[in-house]
Amino acid sequence: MLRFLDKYGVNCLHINGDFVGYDSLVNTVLDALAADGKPIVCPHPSDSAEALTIKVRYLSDKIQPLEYIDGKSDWVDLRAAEDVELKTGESKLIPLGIAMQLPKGYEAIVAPRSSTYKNFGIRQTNSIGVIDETYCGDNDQWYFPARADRHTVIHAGDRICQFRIEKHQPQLFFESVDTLGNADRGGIGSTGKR
Ligand SMILES: O=c1ccn([C@H]2C[C@H](O)[C@@H](COP(=O)(O)OP(=O)(O)OP(=O)(O)O)O2)c(=O)[nH]1
Repeated sequence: MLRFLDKYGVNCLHINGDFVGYDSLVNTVLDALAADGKPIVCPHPSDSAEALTIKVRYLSDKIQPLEYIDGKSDWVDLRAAEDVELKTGESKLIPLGIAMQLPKGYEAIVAPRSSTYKNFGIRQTNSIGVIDETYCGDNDQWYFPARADRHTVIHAGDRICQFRIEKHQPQLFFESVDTLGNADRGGIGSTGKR
């Protein structure tokens, strides 16, 4: 059987950085046959000019290093850095045990994992976490602001949320006007239910 692998041995559908269409797949299969069945080494995202390095300072030895799992999701899971017990209705900034220097021109967004509420009964009290590029000092630890809907225990190392980085928006100016010059679209819900 022919196997297409990246340099880390992961099955992949990208050859030479491009999506493998039908014709190129045939060529690749022919190449692989010529190579006597040896796996073809494909570029990994970290080889690409698009790949970015983020400096991470770990503030806890109770969490595993951050891991980018390509092919599943490009959000990176984050872990509680200490054991936390919350009674129903209690809230706490849960330390995530990391400080980072984000790449220039980027900010990070933190959101709960989809399974966080099922696993721990906690909600993110700020709904969405925004980590500024300037939040980059050695002790600028990331936190997950949580409120418990039930008694819960979170252990150090538990994956409770996830983050991704996004480019800053362009600089904005605000211009006061008497009219926007557009027809009203209608109030919220004006398109109906179905
Ligand atoms: O879920 C979050 C949200 C923010 N932060 C950190 C990074 C962020 O850069 C900093 C400040 O966040 P933000 O500007 O949203 O909060 P603020 O209430 O306006 O505080 P500040 O006066 O520090 O800007 O707190 C977290 O660790 N977790």
